[in-house]
Amino acid sequence: MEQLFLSVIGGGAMGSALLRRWVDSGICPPNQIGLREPDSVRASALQKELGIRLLSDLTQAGESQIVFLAVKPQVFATVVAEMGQLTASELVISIMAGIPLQQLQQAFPRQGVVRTMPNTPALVGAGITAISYGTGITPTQMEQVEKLFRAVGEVVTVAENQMDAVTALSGSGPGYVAVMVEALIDGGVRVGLPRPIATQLALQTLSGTAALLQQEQLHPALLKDRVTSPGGTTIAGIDALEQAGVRGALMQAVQAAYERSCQLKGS
Ligand SMILES: NC(=O)C1=CN([C@@H]2O[C@H](COP(=O)(O)OP(=O)(O)OC[C@H]3O[C@@H](n4cnc5c(N)ncnc54)[C@H](OP(=O)(O)O)[C@@H]3O)[C@@H](O)[C@H]2O)C=CC1
Ligand SMILES: O=C(O)[C@@H]1CCC=N1
Repeated sequence: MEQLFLSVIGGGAMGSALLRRWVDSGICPPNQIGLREPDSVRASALQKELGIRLLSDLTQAGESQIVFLAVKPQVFATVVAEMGQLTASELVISIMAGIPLQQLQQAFPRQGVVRTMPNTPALVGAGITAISYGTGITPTQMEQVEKLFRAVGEVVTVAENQMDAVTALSGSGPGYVAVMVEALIDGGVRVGLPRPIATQLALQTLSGTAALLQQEQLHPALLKDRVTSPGGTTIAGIDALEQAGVRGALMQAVQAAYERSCQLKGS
């Protein structure tokens, strides 16, 4: 068998999202991508949809140029044990929350290791991925890693000691935003809007506000000031948000996720 370019370990929510974008964007021919996914129904569906190859066991992963770890941190040790020595691989890329570069390097002493944190908007090419490189990664390998993640959105390089914070903000962030959107939709329904209209209004308000803040490089406080007419509706709404402690709740969400990411070390 011709050497695979990439072996993806774990075809769950994140692994399958990245695989879809890589195949759709033509970043690599699907027959050069292998997937190891124990759920045979999910694995076959992805094979059929994308034309990738299925790996029958984890030892086959070591024959590909790049091994991509998209399993839960809790099964990392089992996966390493099942994989054995990687015979031909040069690079291991992890998207696992909490698992440090040092632990990756210990598990894969002969490979270059890279710790990354993408997020779920990757599925529509609007993700953001933070990358921390282990020692000895060549410029060509860095280019390969960035190319993979640029295919699913923006890329930033961060020091590894910031990775748990990144995980808590942008990795988990889509979950917080989804909760906020759901609440806004329910709020619209509460004041009489049909749910489909409330959904359209909430989503476009969210993406429009994000686009405005980004394109105009506007400080969020200035945008808030622009929307609040004296004695008007917005300041009445913001007063309710402040009384409910929404700012503190969001900061605490990031803090709690950060602490959880730190706890996952050594999984
Ligand atoms: N979801 C997200 O938004 C993000 C997740 N991540 C990280 O991505 C990783 C995966 O998360 P997510 O996709 O949400 O999780 P999922 O549970 O959806 O996917 C993990 C997949 O790995 C499979 N798996 C379990 N054991 C093995 C094994 N021994 N060999 C191969 N595959 C195996 C699971 O199969 P089965 O279900 O049958 O056990 C499952 O399909 C995590 O480490 C997480 O921290 C990073 C950024 C964002
Ligand atoms: O919830 C989690 O643990 C993963 C990591 C970031 C997003 N999802």
